[in-house]
Amino acid sequence: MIDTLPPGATARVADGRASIILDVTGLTAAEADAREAAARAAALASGVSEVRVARTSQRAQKRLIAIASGKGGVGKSTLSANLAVALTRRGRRAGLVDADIYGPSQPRLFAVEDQKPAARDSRMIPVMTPAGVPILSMGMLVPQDQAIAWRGPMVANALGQMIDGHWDGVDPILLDLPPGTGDVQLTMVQKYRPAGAVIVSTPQDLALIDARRAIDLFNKAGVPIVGLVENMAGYACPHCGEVSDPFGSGGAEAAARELGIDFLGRVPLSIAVRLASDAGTPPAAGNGEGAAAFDAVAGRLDAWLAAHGG
Ligand SMILES: Nc1ncnc2c1ncn2[C@@H]1O[C@H](COP(=O)(O)OP(=O)(O)OP(=O)(O)O)[C@@H](O)[C@H]1O
Repeated sequence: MIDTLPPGATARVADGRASIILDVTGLTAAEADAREAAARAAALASGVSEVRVARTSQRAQKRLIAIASGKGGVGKSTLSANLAVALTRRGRRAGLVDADIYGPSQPRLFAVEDQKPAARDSRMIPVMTPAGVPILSMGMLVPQDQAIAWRGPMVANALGQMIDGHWDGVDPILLDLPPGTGDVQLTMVQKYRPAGAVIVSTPQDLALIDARRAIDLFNKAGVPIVGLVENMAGYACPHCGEVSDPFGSGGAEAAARELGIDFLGRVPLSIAVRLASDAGTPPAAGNGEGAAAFDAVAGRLDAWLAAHGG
């Protein structure tokens, strides 16, 4: 019995020998080496005389990037949609799965509310949006007012169907998770093992405490954190464009530093962003307000993806 194995490792001990299987999905070479070293050390500390480690990676299949927040209403769906658009503009074939059972808003954000996915070989074909991002959403599978009453197994089943859809050549698939850090989120994360997670927060201290919970959830599941995005960070005046900071600035950046995770950027609170989102035209698809901020965050995510498998 080995007590302190790192995340992603499972071990079998027989005749004083430990055989460890190590899942290195989404890790850099250095991170995978560090995990292997930790697994070896844990095995040796338990008293075995020999350790064998075999690495596995599910990366060949699909690369999911979870977009998560500790609480609702911080702009997780808005960020997911605009990151997918900005990554597409940068030349990646990004897609999006909307797993937000409490408020599946992606069909509205992408102006495809009246569309239902077709199926081929009993698998769903993602709906192509005018912004060029293929999406599947809980909102396409069930009337919005019913989704919240779904039981856990129904949610897991629907999510599995969306992730198993025809995503041929799409990479990465952003996963817009339901807000919060409860069992639903933990089950989704454990079952579908995203390659990385982006945490969204607003500048208020309270929201950052929630963001810490979201970070804990991914740490527990052994999913690497890509970094923290601060949304509604400062108010962009619709008249002069000047950004003021009613909640102060730099809080999220300092919190990220303290937590040892990267800071991916700030997106200001802007009426233009809300109006464009409500109209189903993601601001990242244009050149107006908000586009540059979303693109800057997408650039950092793009670099992370490049460093973690291309
Ligand atoms: N940077 C921003 N500037 C202005 N409005 C924004 C910004 N980000 C999000 N919003 C608006 O805030 C509201 C909540 O955003 P959104 O639905 O993306 O949040 P969420 O975290 O996904 O919420 P939920 O808890 O419903 O999942 C929406 O009306 C959205 O248009």
